[in-house]
Amino acid sequence: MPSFDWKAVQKHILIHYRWVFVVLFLLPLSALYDIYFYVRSWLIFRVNSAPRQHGRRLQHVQRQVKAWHDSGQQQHMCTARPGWQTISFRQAKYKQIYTNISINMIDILELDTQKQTVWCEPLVTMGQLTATLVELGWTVPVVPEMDDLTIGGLVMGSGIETSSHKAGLFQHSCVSFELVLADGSAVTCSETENAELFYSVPWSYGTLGFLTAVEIKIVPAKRFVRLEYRPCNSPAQLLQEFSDATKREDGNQFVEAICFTRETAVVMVGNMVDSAEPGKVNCIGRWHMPWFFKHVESFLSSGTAVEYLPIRDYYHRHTRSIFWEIQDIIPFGNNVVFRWLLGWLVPPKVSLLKLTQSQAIKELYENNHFIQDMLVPLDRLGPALDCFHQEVQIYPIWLCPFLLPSRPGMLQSVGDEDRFYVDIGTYGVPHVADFKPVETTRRVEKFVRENNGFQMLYADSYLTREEFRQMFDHKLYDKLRQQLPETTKAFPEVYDKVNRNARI
Ligand SMILES: Cc1cc2nc3c(=O)[nH]c(=O)nc-3n(C[C@H](O)[C@H](O)[C@H](O)COP(=O)(O)OP(=O)(O)OC[C@H]3O[C@@H](n4cnc5c(N)ncnc54)[C@H](O)[C@@H]3O)c2cc1C
Ligand SMILES: NC(=O)C1=CN([C@@H]2O[C@H](COP(=O)(O)OP(=O)(O)OC[C@H]3O[C@@H](n4cnc5c(N)ncnc54)[C@H](OP(=O)(O)O)[C@@H]3O)[C@@H](O)[C@H]2O)C=CC1
Ligand SMILES: CC(C)=CCC[C@@H](C)[C@H]1CC[C@@]2(C)C3=C(CC[C@]12C)[C@@]1(C)CC[C@H](O)C(C)(C)[C@@H]1CC3
Repeated sequence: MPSFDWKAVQKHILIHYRWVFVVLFLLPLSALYDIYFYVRSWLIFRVNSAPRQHGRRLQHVQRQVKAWHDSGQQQHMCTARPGWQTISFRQAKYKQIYTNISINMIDILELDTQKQTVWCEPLVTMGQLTATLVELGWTVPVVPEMDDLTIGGLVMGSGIETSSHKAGLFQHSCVSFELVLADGSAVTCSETENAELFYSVPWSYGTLGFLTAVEIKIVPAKRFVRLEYRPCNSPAQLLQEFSDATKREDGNQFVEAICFTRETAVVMVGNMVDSAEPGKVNCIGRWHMPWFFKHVESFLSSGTAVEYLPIRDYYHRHTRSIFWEIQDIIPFGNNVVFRWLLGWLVPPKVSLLKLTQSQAIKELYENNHFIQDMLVPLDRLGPALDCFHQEVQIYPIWLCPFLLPSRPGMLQSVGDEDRFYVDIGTYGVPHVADFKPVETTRRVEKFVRENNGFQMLYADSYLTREEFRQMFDHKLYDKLRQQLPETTKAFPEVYDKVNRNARI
C-alpha cells in the first residue's frame, strides 16, 4: 500500500488554494489596516499635529544613531521597517544583523501652496498623499500607482509613473531632503545646498544617511484624466505609436502601453481635464469594476476609444489588481459575481501577502515566476521586447516612458544628455520551455547593461558587484561615502543591500 504523500497534498493545497486563505483572511485584514491608517492620517493632518511631532521624531532618530556610535559601531545600520512591509519582492536578510534604527515618521507635515511644495515624512504612502492632496486640488508630478509605496522608498529606491516622460522619475520632483547622517547630525540638501549629497541620495538605498523628510513639488490636480486608448496590431505600430506619444511636446501628460502579445498592445495617452463628456466617465477604481488591464485589453477588439477617469481612479488604476499579479493569487478575482460580492475588499495588502507567504509559495515564485522592471533607452525598445519575448514570453508587459535628465548621480544617461528611456515591466509566469531563474535573469541583465539600461532594484538582482558598478555610476557616490563622516562604518554599499544574496 503506497504511503500517502501528505507533503505533496499540503504543497498542492498551499499553491492551488492560496486564494482561500487570501479571500477569507487577508482581504478583511487588509481592509481593516487601510481603514485605520486612512482615518489616522486624515485626523492628524486636519488637527495639524504632525509638524509639532516631527522635531521630536527627528531627535529620536539622532539619539539612536548616537547610541550606535557610543556602542562602538559594531554593525552597519538600516531602518527598522519590517521587511514584510516593503514593496519589494523579498525581505532583507541584513535587517536581522544590522542595528535597526526606528524611523516611525508617517505624516504629511505641511502643504505650502504659495511655494507649491509639500513636506512629507518618509513613511507617508502614495495612497495617503493622493488622498490628502487631490481633495485640496493638488497632486505631485509623479504618482507611482501602488497605494502602499512610501516616500522614503521611492526616494532611496526609485519611482516611476506615466507622467515620467515629462517630469522624470519620482526623485526629479523632489526639491530637498532632510537626512540624519552617520555621525547623528541632521542636514538638509537641495540643488543649492549640499548639492552633491542631494544628487547622490536617490538610488542610495539608505547607505548615505537616514531620510527624515522630503520636500516635493506639487502641481494643480484636475478632476479627470481624459484617456485615449490606441490599439496596435504589430510591433512596428506599437513602437511608432509609443515613441510619437512619448516625444510629443505639447499635451500627452500621461503615456503608457500594455503589450498583450508580441503583436498586440494598447497605447494609452492621457491629459488632466476639469470636465468630462457626458456618458464617458469610467470610475474604474470602484470596487465592483473590472481589473484595469482587462478593461484595456477589451479595446483590442473594440478599437480606439476615449474615456474620462476620476484622477485618483487613474492614479491607482493598477492597484486593485496589483498590475496583473492578482490573477495568480485570486484567479477568479475579475469574475463579476466576485467583484460585486467581495471586490470592495480587494486588493490584499502586498505586505500581508509577504508576511503570510508559505515556503511552498516562495519556491513556486522562485522557480516559476519572473518579476522585473528594466529601464532601457527608448530607441532600444524593439530589441528589448524581442529579448524579453525570447527569454520569458510573459504577457501583459507594462511600458512606461520616462525622461532621464543629465544630472550627477547613480543613473547616467548615454552621452550625458537628457534622454528618453522606457520601463519594461514583466510580472508573471514564464511561457518558455527552459526557464531557469538565475540564468534567464542574468541574460536579461546582460542585455540591459549592454544597452546602457538600469534594473529597478526592488526585484531580484543577480548582478555581480562589478556588473552593478558598470550599470550604476558610483563616482559621486564613492566620493561622498569617503567625505561624509563615519559613513563607510555606518552603512554598507548599495550592492550589499540589493543583490540577491542580501535578501531572503
Ligand atoms: C485614529 C487616530 C487619530 C489620531 N489623531 C492624532 C492627532 O490628531 N494628533 C496627534 O498628535 N496624534 C494623533 N494620534 C496619535 C498618533 O497617531 C500617535 O501618537 C503618533 O503617530 C505616534 O505613533 P506610534 O509610534 O504610536 O506609531 P503609529 O503611528 O501608531 O504607527 C504604528 C506603526 O505602523 C506603521 N505605520 C503607521 N502609519 C503608516 C502609514 N501611513 N504607512 C505605512 N506604515 C505606517 C509604522 O511603521 C508605525 O511604526 C491619532 C491616532 C489614531 C489611531
Ligand atoms: N511605480 C513604481 O515606481 C513602483 C516602485 N516600486 C519599488 O518599490 C520601492 C519602494 O518600496 P517601499 O516599500 O516604499 O520602500 P522600501 O521600504 O523597500 O525601501 C527601499 C529602500 O529605501 C531605504 N529606505 C526607505 N526609507 C528610508 C529612510 N527613511 N531612510 C533611509 N533609507 C530608507 C530602505 O532601507 P532599509 O533596507 O534600511 O529599510 C530600502 O533599502 C521603490 O524603490 C521601487 O523600486 C514598486 C512598485 C511600483
Ligand atoms: C516599477 C513598477 C511599476 C513596479 C511594479 C512592481 C510590482 C508589480 C511588484 C513590487 C512588489 C512585488 C514584487 C510583490 C509581488 C507581486 C509584484 C510586486 C507587487 C507579490 C505580491 C507576488 C506574490 C508573492 O507571494 C509576494 C507576496 C512575495 C510578492 C510581494 C511583492
